[in-house]
Amino acid sequence: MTLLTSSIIVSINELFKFILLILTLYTARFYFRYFTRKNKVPGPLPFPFFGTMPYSYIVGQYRFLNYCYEKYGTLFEIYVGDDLNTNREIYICKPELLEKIFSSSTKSNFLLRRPNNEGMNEFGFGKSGMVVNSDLSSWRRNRMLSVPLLMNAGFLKTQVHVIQELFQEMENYWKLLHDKNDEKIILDFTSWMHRFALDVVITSSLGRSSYALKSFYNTFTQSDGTIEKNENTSSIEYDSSDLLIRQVKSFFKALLFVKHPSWLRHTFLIYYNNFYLNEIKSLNNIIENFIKLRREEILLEIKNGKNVQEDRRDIMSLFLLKYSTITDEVIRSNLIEIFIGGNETVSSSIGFIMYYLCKYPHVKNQLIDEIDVILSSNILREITFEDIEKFEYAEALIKEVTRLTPISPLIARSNVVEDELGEYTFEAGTKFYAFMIQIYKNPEYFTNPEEFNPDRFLKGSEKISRFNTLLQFGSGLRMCPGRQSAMTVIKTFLMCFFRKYDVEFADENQELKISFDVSFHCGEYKIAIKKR
Ligand code: HEM
Repeated sequence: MTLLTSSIIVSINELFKFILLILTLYTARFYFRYFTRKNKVPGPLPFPFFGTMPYSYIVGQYRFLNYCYEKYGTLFEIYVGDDLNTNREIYICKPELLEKIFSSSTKSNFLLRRPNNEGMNEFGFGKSGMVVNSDLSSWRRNRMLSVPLLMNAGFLKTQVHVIQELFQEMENYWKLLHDKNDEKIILDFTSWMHRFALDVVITSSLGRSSYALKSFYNTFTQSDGTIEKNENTSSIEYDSSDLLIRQVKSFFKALLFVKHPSWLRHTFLIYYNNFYLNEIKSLNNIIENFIKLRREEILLEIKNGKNVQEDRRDIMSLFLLKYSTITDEVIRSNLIEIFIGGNETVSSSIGFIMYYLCKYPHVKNQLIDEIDVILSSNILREITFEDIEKFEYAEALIKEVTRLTPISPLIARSNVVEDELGEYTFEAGTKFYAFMIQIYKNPEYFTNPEEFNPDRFLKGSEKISRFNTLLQFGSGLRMCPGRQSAMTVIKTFLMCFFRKYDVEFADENQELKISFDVSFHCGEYKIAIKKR
């Protein structure tokens, strides 16, 4: 061995020892800080650098959280990295402890959903729209602009009408895809619902179709002409619709992506970082162009003496008509969040509901009976908003399905200044999660919680008296602004469907497939429908 090689080996050895020493010191310092931290909330032991993330990677995030609840009880902590302040997450599974974080006081310290981070600013989320807006003054202004429009009776009535039209369109495609002599039509239900919800949300917010149903139908068409393409749409409209659909999905994914630290996004994840940035830029431009065009159209209509207040009931037009001085950028940021808020949430909700109805035919029959009573003499007449308001069993059904398979099993909050919760004091910027599904499954709050029983939510039934035991749409000042719209969409869909059709699983052993990121998503399953 030459002198040079042996000295290289010695230096590698030295370097290795040095790295080991640094790692040992770092680890010792990390555990010293961990064991001497001020508020020792119970939770699994974190690792240096990775916090408790390795456990989630091994067993899956949702299973890991359930395990923590079983082991550490109704208040526990985990770490999504090794910074003991910014990477700490507190999980709460006790309604009493939620009162403070869901307070409706404008002076509450818990008005943030997530503390601000570099990613949110880089993607332009941190100070716009509502969902992750951490600038409280612009969030407040956006809520004050959006909530009156989303709760507006005229808008909700228009939605009832829009859903009936879209349902009819979807029904026509179903018929075209099946032989007239088929007694039963087999459908890939969740895929259809995804497209349906997208058409609903784009039509209701932009006043124009996204052709999501139509382009989905066209994927089934055959070159031999046995199933004909629906050609009533130009290819330019199709292309822009496909682009819009893709970009809305990318926007939703980017909201989750920004939680990655800046160094990771700009190195290993640089491809995704740039892809999402471009998608968002392009989506922003498309929506701002729509707004400009609509502004011009409305001005022209007013000039021609048209009653625009009556004719235009989509959210974009309502923004332009009601608030003439706000900028296109503000309208755009709110509109995009309405697509995001109302798309996957609604399609998965309907997916879960239909699953339970196929599984529990006596509940389905009770729902059908209520529809028959409400529509009484003419089952096929136009459904009105007043019909939807009377649909009480559907309301109980939606709540019970939410209790067992909530779209939002976790609801997030963060504090702007240091504050106390239970016996602990938490630094500003701590992340809290109401782990709602554990409350929903707890016999202390719901009798026989494992039982599927919508009747528990009917007036005069079981007392669900405690505060914060069912938070389908969240609570407090950040509560979902689209809740009335969502209930109107789901109830109108159920009425449109069950006044005409009966349903069962295509495969009687069908399991419910659920995936989880921050929400629960309904997996694919097939149903068989036939005329009632
Ligand atoms: C079944 C359907 C839906 C469910 C289960 C749902 C659920 C939720 C939940 C749990 C939150 C968090 C509330 C909180 O932190 O307290 C939320 C927020 C939000 N939702 Fe929904 N939602 C649905 C439909 C919609 C629709 C249709 C829209 C729009 C039209 C919408 C727009 C939003 C927005 C913008 C926020 C953020 C509000 C803020 O931070 O101030 N959601 N939703």
